[in-house]
Amino acid sequence: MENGGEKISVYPLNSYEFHPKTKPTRVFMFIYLCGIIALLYHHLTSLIFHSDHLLLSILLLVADLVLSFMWVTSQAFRWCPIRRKVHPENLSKVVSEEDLPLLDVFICTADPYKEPPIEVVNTALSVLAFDHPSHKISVYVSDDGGSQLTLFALMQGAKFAREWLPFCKKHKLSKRCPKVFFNQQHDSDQHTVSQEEFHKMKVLYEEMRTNVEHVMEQGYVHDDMIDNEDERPVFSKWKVNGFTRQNHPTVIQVLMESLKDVDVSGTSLPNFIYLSREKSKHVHHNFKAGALNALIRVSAIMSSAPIVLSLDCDMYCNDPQAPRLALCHLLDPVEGSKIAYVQFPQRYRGINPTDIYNNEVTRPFIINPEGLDGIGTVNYVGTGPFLNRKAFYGGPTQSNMNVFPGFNSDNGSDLLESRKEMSSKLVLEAAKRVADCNYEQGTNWGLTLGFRYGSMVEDYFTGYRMLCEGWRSVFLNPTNPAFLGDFPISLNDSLVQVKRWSVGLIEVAFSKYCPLTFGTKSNSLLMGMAYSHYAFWSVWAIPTIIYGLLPQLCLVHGIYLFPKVSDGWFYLYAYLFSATYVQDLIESYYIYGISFKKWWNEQRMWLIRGATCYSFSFVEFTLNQIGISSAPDFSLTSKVIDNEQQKRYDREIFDFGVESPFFVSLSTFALINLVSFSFGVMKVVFMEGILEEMLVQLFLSGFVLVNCLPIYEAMVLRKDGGRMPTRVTLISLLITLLLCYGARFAIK
Ligand SMILES: O=c1ccn([C@@H]2O[C@H](COP(=O)(O)OP(=O)(O)O[C@H]3O[C@H](CO)[C@@H](O)[C@H](O)[C@H]3O)[C@@H](O)[C@H]2O)c(=O)[nH]1
Ligand SMILES: [Mn+2]
Repeated sequence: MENGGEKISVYPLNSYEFHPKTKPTRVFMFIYLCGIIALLYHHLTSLIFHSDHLLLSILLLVADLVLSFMWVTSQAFRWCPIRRKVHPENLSKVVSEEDLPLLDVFICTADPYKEPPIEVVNTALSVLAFDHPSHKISVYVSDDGGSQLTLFALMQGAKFAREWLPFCKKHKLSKRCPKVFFNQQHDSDQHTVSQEEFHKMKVLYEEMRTNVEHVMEQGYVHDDMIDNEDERPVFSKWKVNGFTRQNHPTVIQVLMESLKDVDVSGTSLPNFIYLSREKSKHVHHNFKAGALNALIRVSAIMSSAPIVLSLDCDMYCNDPQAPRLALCHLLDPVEGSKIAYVQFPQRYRGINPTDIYNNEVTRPFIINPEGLDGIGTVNYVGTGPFLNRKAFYGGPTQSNMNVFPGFNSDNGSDLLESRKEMSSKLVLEAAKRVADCNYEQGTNWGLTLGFRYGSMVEDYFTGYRMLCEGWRSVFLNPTNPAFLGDFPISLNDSLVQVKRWSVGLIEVAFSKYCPLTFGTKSNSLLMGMAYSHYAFWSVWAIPTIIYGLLPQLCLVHGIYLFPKVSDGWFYLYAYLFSATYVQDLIESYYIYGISFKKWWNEQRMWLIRGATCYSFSFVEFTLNQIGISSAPDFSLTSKVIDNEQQKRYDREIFDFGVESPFFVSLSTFALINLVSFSFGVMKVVFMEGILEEMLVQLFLSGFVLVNCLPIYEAMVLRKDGGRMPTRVTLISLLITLLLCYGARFAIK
């Protein structure tokens, strides 16, 4: 790789390199663009001069226009990708241990039954044990589920932390999420810990886990389970009539306080705070963005760290050095003050070898960010960014930032004084006030302050708006993942998740902040292109539906839409199709080491999403806009593992199993292509000379058919719980017959 960014400093904290193949990529870009222009010219001439089937030609033109738009906007990712390196070994030469900044960590959870509290505790413990001065860390857990079960689990976690944190530090453990540490089979960590110590700690962990699970089974915290008298009054809040997850006052509980609490070795513990913001049925709570804004304000009062890490409850820290890696950018003497966030990618533990559902979302999560990094505009992916707190309050050049905007305290100076003592009455009252559900009314929270409201993908939207204000962002993807998370292990859950993201992205696309215009104007053309590519993500549905159904239905009825093999234009189609696939494969394989099978599964998932969640998100968004359906809801991804599903997932078997509308759509696609391919093959066998004319259509049906093999198998051959439900198969069969028959009238 070329060296592009070695800093002229004796102790550089970071450096970067350009990708090796940027120049050939740009040449290819130019050639491919010529191909697209030629194709559009071909479309127009055939439309004007010899279109027998006007409607069909228009639809194909629309599909190609969308594909061209997506291709053009995606070139922003390929323009000048870079790869970063950090040099944490130099950090101590730039800043002393005592001068390392304070760090606030936000962990969000929203439902104890979908997000098991013991997992939240594990995540919290993994960050409490960061390799960062303990007294400089404050971990806040936001509980939108308003659940005593989660609070109880965290209290148990706080007790365990007194033993666990010194244990991690004494043995310099590399895995500090207890669950992972105790589960790992062969790891260097285990050699540094004596058997006796290992078992002693494991017993303590199991005790905590059993307590938490016991309370989960009961569904509430029984008095017997509370062993500390100070904790009893907190749980009485849940006994008040009318306390539900949608309707309750703010609950703040300081679980560990640095000034007062020490671990078993006598070292100060980090701060550890539970927060469940006030909820009322009459005030919209803005999902995760609302929870994070409450956390920003509460933490501003309690600890006010200049650096904030935001994590989903299932994303544990896999490398205790993570804050130091991020600080290599945030403390950079030249660039540091311009950076809004350093984003680590979302990576996952336990993905099956060929990632059948493309949960790693390789392109948007791993490949594209390197391209965005080259233009200084890495997107924020919700979990795993270290943020500069100032970025929540305005652009990088704005001075005199007030971290308590709209917060008028009569005794502001007293508050500042007593802030050092988190559990003081004054601090707690002030913190409660800013977590009130009416607090934001009449303020700019959600508009220009904090996490921005109005999109289901608050992460993408907020990061984008920060970049438009002039901030920069950085992508760090160390070989040893800094954070690892959970992911949906059934196809339906995975599609539901992507549908939520797609709805959120369209919300941005059709707002006044559309990246095409607003992004280009506020940042740069390349940024506008890249962010539009995401905002309009779900338009993939249009070419998928048109190319996945139209040529097939036409083939059945003997209408041939594409140039014959003997026609020169045929080669243009062949080139455009194969070149883009081959380029994608080469990039994935050579630059990112993605195996062929994994790549194949990824491209299959793009087709599946096109036929399901992208189309559905479009419909959902439109219905909502015209007032037919209610505003989209944040359908939380379940993190509870079903053993049968897990077994199928590990064996790389597709999981259908539920009667989901997604599967009706998907099966219909599969069946139409099967019918069309069979018709095509029969025609080739019985009608001479026809192959030349219908080769493109036959190829398209065959291509979809090969992609759909697991679907046919799930419909006919499988008997397990993950098979395609019979009702889904029957409904799709019916729709297929209707479409095949009805198409006859529509397309002739
Ligand atoms: O009302 C809500 C809804 C969700 N959450 C939390 O948001 C996080 C993400 O929810 P999840 O169901 O896991 O969604 P994912 O699709 O896996 O999350 C991805 O996409 C989200 C945007 O849709 C981002 O917020 C996340 O950071 C990103 O990991 C979880 O920690 C939830 O507890 C809340 O705090 N309050
Ligand atoms: Mn998640």
